[in-house]
Amino acid sequence: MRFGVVTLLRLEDVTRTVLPPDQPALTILNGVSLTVSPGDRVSIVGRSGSGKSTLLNLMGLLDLPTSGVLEFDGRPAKSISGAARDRMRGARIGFVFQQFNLLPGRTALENVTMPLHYAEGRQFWRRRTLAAEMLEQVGLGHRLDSMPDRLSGGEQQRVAIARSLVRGPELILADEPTGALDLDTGQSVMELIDEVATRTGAALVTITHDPAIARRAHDHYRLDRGVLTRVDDPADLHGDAPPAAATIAGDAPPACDTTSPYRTGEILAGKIPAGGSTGPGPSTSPTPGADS
Ligand SMILES: Nc1ncnc2c1ncn2[C@@H]1O[C@H](COP(=O)(O)OP(=O)(O)OP(=O)(O)O)[C@@H](O)[C@H]1O
Repeated sequence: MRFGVVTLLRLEDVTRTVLPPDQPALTILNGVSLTVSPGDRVSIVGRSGSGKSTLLNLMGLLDLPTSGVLEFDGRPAKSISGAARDRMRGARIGFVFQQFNLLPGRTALENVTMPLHYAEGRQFWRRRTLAAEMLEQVGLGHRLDSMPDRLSGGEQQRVAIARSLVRGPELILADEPTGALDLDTGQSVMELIDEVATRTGAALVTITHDPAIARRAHDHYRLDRGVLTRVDDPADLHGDAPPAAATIAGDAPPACDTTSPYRTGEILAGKIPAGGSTGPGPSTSPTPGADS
C-alpha cells in the first residue's frame, strides 16, 4: 500500500448507458457504487448479461461512465486523457481472463515479456529477467522456452497470470479466471492469484459465475440487471439471481458512445496487451532487441 492511499478504485452511483443503432438507449449499469482499497479481495457474481464485462471495462479504465463518479487513486477517470489512462492501466492494472490468449508461436518467456516492452526504465531494460522471475514464481521456471500449445490449460493460465502480473499491478481484475479449467486446476490457479496479490499488496477483484470462487473473497457483491448489491453472508452466494437483461431506458441520461475505444476482446487480441499498453505498436510485434 502506498502511503496515504486508502482508496484505489471508487465508483459512486455509476451508470453506463449505450445507444445501439436504431434502438432505444440501453442502461447496462444502474447506480453502481463500489470502493476497492489496496489489499482488498472483492468478488462480483452475476449471470450472463448482468453487466459484468461492462463493469470490468469501467474498473479497468477502458470505458467511462455515462454518469456518476469513477476514480482511480483519487483521480476522476474522466479528467485523465485517453493516453494517460492507457499508461495508468498498463502500469497499474492487471487483467486475468478466462481465455488465456497467449500468442501462439511465442515462448512462455516471450509472452510474459510482452507487457514489459511498454514499460520504462529498469522494468524495460530488465524485461527478460523480470519475466523469467515471474514465470519462476508461478511454478514454470522450467518451461520458459515452451510454446503455448505444449502447455496444459492450467500451465497456460499460469503463463497468462505471469504476463498480467509481471508489471506489478496494484489492481488485479480477474474475469472468470478459472472458467476454462477443471475444478482442481481452477482452485490452484485461484490460490496462485491470491498468493501473488498478497505478496504484492494488490487489490483483487474477481468477476465470476461461480459462487465457490466468489466465496474466496472477503467482500462479496451480486450484479443483477446492472444493479450491484452487497452480499453480507457468503453462504447467500448461490448464483441464484434470475436471468438478467439490461433495462430499456425510456428516460435515460444522454447516451455515451456505443463504440468503446477498447473492448475486452481487443485486450485479448493483443491490441492492448493485458497488463499494459503505453507504446504505440501492436503487442504481436515485440520490439526487437535484447535484454541488458
Ligand atoms: N455496446 C453495447 N450495445 C448494446 N448492447 C450492449 C452493449 N454492451 C453490452 N450490451 C448488452 O448489455 C448487457 C450486459 O452486457 P455485458 O457484456 O456487460 O454482460 P455480462 O454480464 O458480461 O455477460 P456475459 O457473462 O455473458 O459475458 C447484455 O445484454 C449486452 O448484450
